[in-house]
Amino acid sequence: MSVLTIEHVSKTFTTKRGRVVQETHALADVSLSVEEGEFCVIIGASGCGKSTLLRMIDGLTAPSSGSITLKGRPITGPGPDRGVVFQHAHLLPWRTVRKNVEFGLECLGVGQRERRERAATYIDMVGLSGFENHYPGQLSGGMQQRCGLARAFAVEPEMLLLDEPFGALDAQTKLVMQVELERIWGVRRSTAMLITHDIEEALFLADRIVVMSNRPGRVAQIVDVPFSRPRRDDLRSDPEFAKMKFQLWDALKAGAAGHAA
Ligand SMILES: Nc1ncnc2c1ncn2[C@@H]1O[C@H](COP(=O)(O)OP(=O)(O)OP(=O)(O)O)[C@@H](O)[C@H]1O
Repeated sequence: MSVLTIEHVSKTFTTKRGRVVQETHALADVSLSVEEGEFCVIIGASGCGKSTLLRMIDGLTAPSSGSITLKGRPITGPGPDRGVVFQHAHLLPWRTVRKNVEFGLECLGVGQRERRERAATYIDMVGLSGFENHYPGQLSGGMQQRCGLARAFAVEPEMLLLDEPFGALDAQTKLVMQVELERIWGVRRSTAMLITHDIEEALFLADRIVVMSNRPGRVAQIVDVPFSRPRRDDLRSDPEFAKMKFQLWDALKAGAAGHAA
């Protein structure tokens, strides 16, 4: 069953500087559906409209044309049915890890006892047990992203939206966090959409990869990822993984040249 349905979505931004009006066609005629429990990853060159697409699914900006529905409901704004993790964790610096994870639950009016229990479950799941009373400023970048993941997972949303969640981390921490995300996601298999520039990250995490063309972003190619789960680090040295990496690179280059592969 489709959780997310995107139909013929286009987005044009209009900016005015004095009398000069500039139009940027960010996305053109994007149609895509994401199935229940699927991990869908969007890759594409910088500026092809990946973040714009995710922001529309989050309800922060509206399509210029076309429609986006979540379980049949049109998206009209942000809501607790979507949990979002950004490149920077955006934790509240004056709240502890536990209080940050509880934040979304507080907004939903969940009672204190259940908040505590759920926060403890997800803090444990992301490997932050023992750091409940630390403040964000006392955490490493990777730990902050773990906390951001716990906060998003804790509201148990219908869909997880991940906007380059490891883009600001060093290369080594990024690899660790990809394995961790695959493990954490595997516990509940929430429907997820992640955007990234990183082909290897896409292959490691996705059930399906959507390759976008250059701006205006269109769906250039959709690739099914056959690797079984749970996935381990040594998948990266699998010859099939290497082969698919090159195929995706070719698809990205074709997209960059303006041809749908
Ligand atoms: N609020 C806005 N106003 C005007 N133009 C915008 C706005 N947001 C995005 N754009 C333009 O839309 C295009 C797509 O931007 P978007 O951030 O979605 O790309 P992206 O694929 O996520 O890029 P990156 O990978 O570099 O983050 C860009 O040309 C950008 O300048």
